[in-house]
Amino acid sequence: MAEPNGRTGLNRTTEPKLLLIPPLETALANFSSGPEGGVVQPLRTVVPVEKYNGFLGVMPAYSAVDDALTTKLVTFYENMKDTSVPSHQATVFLFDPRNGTLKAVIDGTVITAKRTAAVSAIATKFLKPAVADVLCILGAGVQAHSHYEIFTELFSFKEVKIWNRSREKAETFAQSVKGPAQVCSSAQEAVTGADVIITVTMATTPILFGSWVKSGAHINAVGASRPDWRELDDDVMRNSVLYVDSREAALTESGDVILSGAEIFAELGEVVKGTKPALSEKTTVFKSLGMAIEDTVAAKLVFDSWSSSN
Ligand SMILES: NC(=O)C1=CN([C@@H]2O[C@H](COP(=O)(O)OP(=O)(O)OC[C@H]3O[C@@H](n4cnc5c(N)ncnc54)[C@H](O)[C@@H]3O)[C@@H](O)[C@H]2O)C=CC1
Ligand SMILES: O=C(O)C1=NCCCC1
Repeated sequence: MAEPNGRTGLNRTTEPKLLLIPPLETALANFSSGPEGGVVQPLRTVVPVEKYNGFLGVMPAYSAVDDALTTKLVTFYENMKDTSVPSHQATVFLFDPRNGTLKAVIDGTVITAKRTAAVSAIATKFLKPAVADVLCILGAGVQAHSHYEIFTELFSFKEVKIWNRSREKAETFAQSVKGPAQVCSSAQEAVTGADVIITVTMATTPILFGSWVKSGAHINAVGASRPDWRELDDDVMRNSVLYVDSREAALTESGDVILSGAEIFAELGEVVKGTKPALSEKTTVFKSLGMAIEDTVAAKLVFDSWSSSN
């Protein structure tokens, strides 16, 4: 089984917000090791619910190293008129791999928010420029919050710039976080001068343009998970070094990858293992689509910590 790259891997930590990072690094490395890594993760099934602009995703995975078997069911809906309903809702089913018995049904919404942000943080740890003072977040929803939380815990940004389609939501975001957050009037204003950029919107056409991006910046592209959805324009996709969580998923699900024709340089797991370099001096994009194995290790962590305290 693959071991995370010791040179740059984080030390095991008891800081609760960072507990997910070591198991996720191991899972990414095992996923990118092929059959030898012991991860079984078919491409997720996504069922469009066209009438309501929604999707149901079915995300199963097994990790031999963790001996953990799960499936996540996740719904994601565009343009929700009733904003009290979250756009993304998820449940994780954890099974006993020895006999197939269902052990737990765990809320997957928090797991999805936290594991996605933790994986972006891992990518950023490897790919950010040597000096990274300015963070930019495009979007102000659930993922913007989880990313803000772990990025400000793990890294030392002097400035955090936020843009959202509706300024009001960006202002609510800035008031709710414990730390710096400067609301910007346009995406271009937020991106200009940023060393690390996170795109976490429900956009279906580009909101980030290559001409705005500082040379050497690192971008975590988290939204646009459908083959005809975009967050990034062709310029940024074609003129950056492209890392993905899963090659297979990126070539099937990511509009930014498929429609731009950008070449994939490596999976993040290959960087964690040390078999592909982290070209942090170049402009880099990490295209995240989200992997079932991330939910598996996160659900196991939740279940094990609950079991040991009960
Ligand atoms: N890569 C991964 O592992 C995961 C990716 N995601 C994706 O991350 C993105 C954000 O998810 P959440 O924060 O949970 O959603 P959310 O609904 O909480 O927030 C979405 C944000 O996007 C903004 N927005 C909506 N439509 C827009 C448009 N057309 N242009 C620009 N901004 C727009 C909204 O104002 C809101 O601030 C989504 O695309 C979601 O599918 C979500 C979970 C996992
Ligand atoms: O990994 C996930 O979970 C999701 N990824 C893309 C959008 C829906 C949820």
